[in-house]
Amino acid sequence: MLDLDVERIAHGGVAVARHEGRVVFVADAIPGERVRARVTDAGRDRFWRAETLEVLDASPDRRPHVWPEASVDRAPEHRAGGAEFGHVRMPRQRALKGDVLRDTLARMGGVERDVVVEPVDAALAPGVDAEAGTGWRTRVRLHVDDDGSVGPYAARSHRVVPVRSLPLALAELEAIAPLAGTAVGASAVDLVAPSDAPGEVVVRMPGDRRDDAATRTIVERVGERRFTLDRDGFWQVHRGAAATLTRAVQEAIDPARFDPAADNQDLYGGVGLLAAAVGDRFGAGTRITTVEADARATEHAGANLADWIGARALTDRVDRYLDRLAAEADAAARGFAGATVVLDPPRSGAGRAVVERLVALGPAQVVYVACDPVALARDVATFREHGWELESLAAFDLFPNTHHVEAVARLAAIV
Ligand SMILES: C[S@@+](CC[C@H](N)C(=O)[O-])C[C@H]1O[C@@H](n2cnc3c(N)ncnc32)[C@H](O)[C@@H]1O
Repeated sequence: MLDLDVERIAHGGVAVARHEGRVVFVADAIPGERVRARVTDAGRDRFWRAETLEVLDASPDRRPHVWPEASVDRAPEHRAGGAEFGHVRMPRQRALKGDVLRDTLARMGGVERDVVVEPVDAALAPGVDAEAGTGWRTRVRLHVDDDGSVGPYAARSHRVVPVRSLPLALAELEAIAPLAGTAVGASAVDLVAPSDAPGEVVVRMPGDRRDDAATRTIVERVGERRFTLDRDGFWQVHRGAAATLTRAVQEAIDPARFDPAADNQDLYGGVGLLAAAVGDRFGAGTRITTVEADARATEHAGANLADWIGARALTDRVDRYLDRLAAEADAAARGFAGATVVLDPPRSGAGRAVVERLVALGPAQVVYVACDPVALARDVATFREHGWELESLAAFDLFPNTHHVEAVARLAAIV
């Protein structure tokens, strides 16, 4: 047991304290607090890990946890996972996320920049309680243990904990979640609430193949636009996220650099959400190619963008696609040199190979949508090695009460 003075926040939702000169990453604590903590991992030289057992000197930003089953009042092993900032008032949560983004970009990306993390505009997320940061999840995965008990994993563990509530979920999903039930033999239970249909409980069995569900499609609405996708396919989780990112990408693009006739790209395009954002801002004459590794998602992207002559959807891995473009001698002549590229990779980021292929093709600007500050900072560092600079940065609280944050950055070559 250690009494720790908590100094600052680290990536991943844990805070940093020191004990006899050694860094201790401590969960469920707020910078400025003094907490009594139990060390859970002392196996490394450079740092230890610990969990808060008792708050000795509380931050003014501490509040009762929005999810009682994740509260510090419970023994750490019984705390539900997935709401690691739920004990922090909302403005401070956003400030902590801004600190992580700023520090990570400075340390790994070599860029000094303050960023304000904005809440989702309430008008874009009807029904969400912005004050508490609850009622926003349109997708929830529950896990099933060997006895068939259904629930979230405990924090920092793969052990199912029984809960009676799911406050981060839409109220309609919380109401249908089989929290008191059992699902013997199932591998997981998913809750899905599309924007225009009632929420559903989907019980997954071991060996289920995605294809089995391929015919199950849903519709998501963003403003006037409707996107069809597989019920099991990727879609932004917060009720207001797709509309927030649509607006953020539209605002991040520098219109002075935008050429509607260029070979514009929506890389890691999913079902075409951000390609549509570009087209809706710059008009039906805009050319854009959306590239996505998942063939079913591409099929939907093609259909979702079908009324738009300049849009096309390709199934490919982004690295292979860029290789192919580079091999075509006339790539520049085809307009890539003036292109605007929207890049929305998975959590691991685009990576060095993709960034280097991209800068070699010489687009006019890249709008990078990032759900992980470390991956963003690493990729920004690669862009900078090649003479590019971070021009603008916005950030959004698309995952309230968790440590996750979404950033939208614009990069361009220094001229
Ligand atoms: C963060 S999602 C973004 C999807 C879309 N832009 C949206 O907002 O709905 C990332 C997407 O990249 C796809 N993906 C992952 N790795 C990929 C790769 N190497 N090449 C192409 N697409 C990939 C995933 O299937 C997923 O649809």
